[in-house]
Amino acid sequence: MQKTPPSSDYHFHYQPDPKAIEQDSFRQIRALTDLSAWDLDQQQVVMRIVHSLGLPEVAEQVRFSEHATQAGRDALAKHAAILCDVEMVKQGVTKRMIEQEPLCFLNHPKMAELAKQKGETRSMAALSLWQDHLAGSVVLIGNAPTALFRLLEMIAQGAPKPALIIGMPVGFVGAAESKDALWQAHRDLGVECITLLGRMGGSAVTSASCNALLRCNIGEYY
Ligand SMILES: C/C1=C2N=C(/C=C3N=C(/C(C)=C4\N[C@@](C)([C@@H]5N=C1[C@](C)(CCC(=O)O)[C@H]5CC(=O)O)[C@@](C)(CC(=O)O)[C@@H]4CCC(=O)O)[C@@](C)(CC(=O)O)[C@@H]\3CCC(=O)O)C(C)(C)[C@@H]/2CCC(=O)O
Repeated sequence: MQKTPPSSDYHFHYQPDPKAIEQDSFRQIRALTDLSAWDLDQQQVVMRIVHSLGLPEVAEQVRFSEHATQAGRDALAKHAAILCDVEMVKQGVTKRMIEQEPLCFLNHPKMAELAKQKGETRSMAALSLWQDHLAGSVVLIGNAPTALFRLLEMIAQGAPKPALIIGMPVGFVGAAESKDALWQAHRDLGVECITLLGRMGGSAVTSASCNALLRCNIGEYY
């Protein structure tokens, strides 16, 4: 029979102060990450990505189009629509720094049926409701490669351009390919983007990248 340990064994020394935790995190990230290739705002985004993944080496995989951070900051300052592929990304955007709820149509009542009829993922079907919101928006795609591919197809077919696409889907099927396509499209289609090449990505890094730009806008730099 397993013996219950005395409660005195369960007394740990850890940092309970949220500000101190964050400051120590960013001190360690600066010490462990080569940020020399990036300007001040880009560094904030890269550090938030490293922070969310706990992986300094990931910095090498980050790509910014030439005016990405400024375009994102300007759009966010004007309270542009924030369009998200999945609810997890939407939930990750820091609400105290935005004035209107980000948009995600994945759970729209018609979406499951529409996706079934078309034989496609709900994530990509949801983009049928993005058209009216796209112009000047900030797009966050952190999970679904099919949503990123569909977005690029829509823009190539003449849909309005977002101010910035933060495209960081994660996984093994289509994730790396969709981000390569985004990186190519920033030149071909003239879109501003931030991406993380390869398989890594996810909802948390994507919303964290947006949060980094929101923080730059209110002067919160690490
Ligand atoms: C292929 C998909 C992958 N999903 C991954 C990882 C995670 N997904 C989570 C959850 C809860 C959701 N994923 C969906 C978006 C769902 N995932 C897919 C799809 C099948 C297709 C997307 C695509 O290829 O473009 C997609 C379903 C769809 O029809 O679009 C989700 C909608 C599924 C659902 O609940 O119906 C749902 C999104 C919920 C939301 O709105 O937030 C995970 C939390 C999985 C889990 O529960 O363990 C996780 C989160 C990762 C993250 O950081 O975002 C992968 C790995 C990206 C995978 C890609 C392909 C692969 O390599 O297997």
